Amino acid sequence: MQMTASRADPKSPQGEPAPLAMEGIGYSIGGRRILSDVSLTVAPREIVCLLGPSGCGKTTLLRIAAGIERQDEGTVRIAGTVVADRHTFVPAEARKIGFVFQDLALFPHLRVADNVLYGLSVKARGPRQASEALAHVGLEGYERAYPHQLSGGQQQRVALTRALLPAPRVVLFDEPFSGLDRGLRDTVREDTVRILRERQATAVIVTHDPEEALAMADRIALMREGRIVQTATPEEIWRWPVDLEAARVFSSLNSFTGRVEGGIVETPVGRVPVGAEREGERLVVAFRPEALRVFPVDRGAGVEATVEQRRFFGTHVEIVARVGEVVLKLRADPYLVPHAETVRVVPDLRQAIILPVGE
Ligand SMILES: Nc1ncnc2c1ncn2[C@@H]1O[C@H](COP(=O)(O)OP(=O)(O)OP(=O)(O)O)[C@@H](O)[C@H]1O
Repeated sequence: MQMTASRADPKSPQGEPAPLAMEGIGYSIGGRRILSDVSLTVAPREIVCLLGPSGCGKTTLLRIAAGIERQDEGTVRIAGTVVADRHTFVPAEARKIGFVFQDLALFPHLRVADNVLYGLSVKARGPRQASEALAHVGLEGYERAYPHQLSGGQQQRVALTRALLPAPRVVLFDEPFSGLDRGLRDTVREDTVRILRERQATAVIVTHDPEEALAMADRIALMREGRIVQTATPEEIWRWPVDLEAARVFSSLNSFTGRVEGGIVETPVGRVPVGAEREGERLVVAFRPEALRVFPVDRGAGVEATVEQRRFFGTHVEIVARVGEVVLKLRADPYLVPHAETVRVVPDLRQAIILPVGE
């Protein structure tokens, strides 16, 4: 089952146009193809994460949406209006888009209130606007402070407040949390999502961190070598990755190949039913580490595995175990898993990832 482009229609059920719709985007630099046929539609109030490894073209796509770069092929629409195609190019400042960059781009010599008001024309500024906007994000009283007097998380909220104040159609984030300590990152992420929801904002967030994408996104657009290979909700993309490489973005895998006989693929961890309609096909059957359950060896079912390594991570243990020649990567609850040289492994068949060979 392929769960791509689940919300391809650029109009929401209420008939609102998509805040951002990109169609068939192609882009090259110096004869090198950076983006090929990229299409992405972001629905009103949706948070979409662009996820992919370094160099896959995420930032370039964001810059094209923003109007900082111009694509060679395809169309960009904002709120239903074409802002970039072969004939039209609306510059960044006229696109009604907000930005939050990795370095936040706060002006160090401006006070917090002036940073927040920076994007607004003088005419649009009200006397208490900065204070009210800052109060919304828990920064009342910080109007006269300078950015360096704030913590990383507070600076983040200032940057977000500035981006949201002109009521942009869509806010674009480029790796906004990568400069933060790990401990702070989770809180700042949660704050950001809460604020975006409260303001009913639409956002596109670039990240190379799969956990971040799973935690924040309504939908994830997974990128690879200048293309979007899958667009789906976090649950869908985790459960039904488009191929093995997409599955491996989110965790390591135990993958086995076999032919369907009698509706079943035999694997080293047991028989996996895949349905009669695939009879005779060669398939890959894969399990994420936690989809292979670990039990004491005296439990009847499952295959017996020899434990080779056991690493404790507080919330879970990671176990490397062997069934004959096959090495398994397991992940389990540290308080339920026996401290033993042999264990029993039982696959959770509901979590099997089943793909054609070669995908
Ligand atoms: N101005 C430029 N000149 C030449 N090559 C460029 C330019 N901008 C981007 N590239 C190349 O385009 C590719 C995509 O870059 P881009 O920054 O969009 O990727 P990314 O997925 O955002 O990666 P990262 O997370 O490292 O920023 C990279 O190979 C990069 O080297």
